[in-house]
Amino acid sequence: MKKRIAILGSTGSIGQSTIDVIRQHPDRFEVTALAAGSNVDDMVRQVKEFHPSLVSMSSKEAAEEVKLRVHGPIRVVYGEEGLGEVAAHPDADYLVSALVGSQGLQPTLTAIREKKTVGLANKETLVMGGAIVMEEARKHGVSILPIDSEHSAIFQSLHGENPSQVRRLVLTASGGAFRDWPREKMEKATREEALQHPNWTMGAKVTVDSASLMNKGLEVIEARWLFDLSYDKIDVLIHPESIVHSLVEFVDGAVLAELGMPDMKVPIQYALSYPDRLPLQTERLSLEKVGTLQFREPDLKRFPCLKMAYEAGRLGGTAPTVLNAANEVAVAHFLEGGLPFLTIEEIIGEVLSQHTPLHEPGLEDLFDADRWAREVAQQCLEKTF
Ligand SMILES: NC(=O)C1=CN([C@@H]2O[C@H](COP(=O)(O)OP(=O)(O)OC[C@H]3O[C@@H](n4cnc5c(N)ncnc54)[C@H](OP(=O)(O)O)[C@@H]3O)[C@@H](O)[C@H]2O)C=CC1
Ligand SMILES: CC(=O)[C@@H](O)[C@H](O)COP(=O)(O)O
Ligand SMILES: [Mn+2]
Repeated sequence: MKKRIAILGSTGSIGQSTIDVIRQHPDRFEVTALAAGSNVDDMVRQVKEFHPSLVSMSSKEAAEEVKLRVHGPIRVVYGEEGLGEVAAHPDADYLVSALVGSQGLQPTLTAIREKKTVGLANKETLVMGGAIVMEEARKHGVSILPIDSEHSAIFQSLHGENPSQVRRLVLTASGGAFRDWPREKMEKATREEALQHPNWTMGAKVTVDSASLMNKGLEVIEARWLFDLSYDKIDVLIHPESIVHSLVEFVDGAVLAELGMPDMKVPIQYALSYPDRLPLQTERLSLEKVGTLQFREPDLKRFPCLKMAYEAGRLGGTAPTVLNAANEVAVAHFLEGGLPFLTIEEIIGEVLSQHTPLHEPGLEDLFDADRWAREVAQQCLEKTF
């Protein structure tokens, strides 16, 4: 039987790669619902190719435009409610969660409560609400399969292993666009420079997060929840080639890793086909061509965002939610232009310093903390400029 898939963020970088994987396996996968923001042209193309029965766009105007341009039995909805409908669609048994940012949390929880298997790209879901999301998944007997490349590598390395025999995880980081830049040069970094990721082509927000190493910080928190390990057992190594996608060290000293060319179709397909592996058209790894693989410790002085993420993770409660919200506000301003790159870390540090974390927060507490952090981040921006 075909797996019936709903995709949140189908027009984005992960969404389009998911569509590419599905296109390669029409006998295994079927698209039944799609959600995106404002990219009407790509959505119309996807609808004409895959004929989902439900589509959601971020605004009423975008939804009306899609409706005008497609034919056949399709319902077109919009907004937060629309995202919820796609996540809960009765014709889907699998949700690919690939929106960018905190807006991914609520619809991902909706899918879990409707007992859909979740392929998770939206790391902000676990950064904001890891404890609640994992508990809901356990309660409803739902699997959350990682799409993020590092977490997929760890998941693959853990296959058939006893999780209690893990000594530590090592997340690899490319180092981002400013890997070898001194702080004085980073101070003047432009938007275009931050968007030059050395190895991966991704959406703008995650690319800027890679440049500040906040992406790795968010991934450390994501790993803490996905693999139920303490922060003392999650390390980060800079690996400029992005060939070793992450590693697991076991108690006996054995280290297992997953390697490959940087192509998100590989972890996406594994999350869709798990526990099977399917053929995939992708560039093959040739270690003799790569030649040398380098590894080194991250420099937390040049990249304090990674340090702040560990600290917020260890504080727990609402602290990671606040870290995430402050980062989203600051990165959005950097991308709009006008905010110096290094001010991103200043804003996050300032917002965190004003926050007293609430322990064991409920979902509404998380949304309150998210709102509060955005307001304080905005005030910091207004004070600075
Ligand atoms: N890209 C990658 O290789 C990787 C990404 N990730 C994670 O996956 C997630 C997605 O990243 P990525 O694909 O790069 O991001 P993109 O920016 O490329 O895509 C984001 C998607 O979300 C949609 N969207 C944005 N705002 C709204 C809204 N208000 N309502 C509905 N849809 C909305 C966009 O729609 P539209 O374009 O139509 O406006 C788009 O489809 C992030 O959490 C990222 O950290 C993890 C590992 C790798
Ligand atoms: C492809 C992927 O998973 C991204 O999240 C990636 O991790 C970004 O690269 P770095 O954060 O290692 O620069
Ligand atoms: Mn990643």
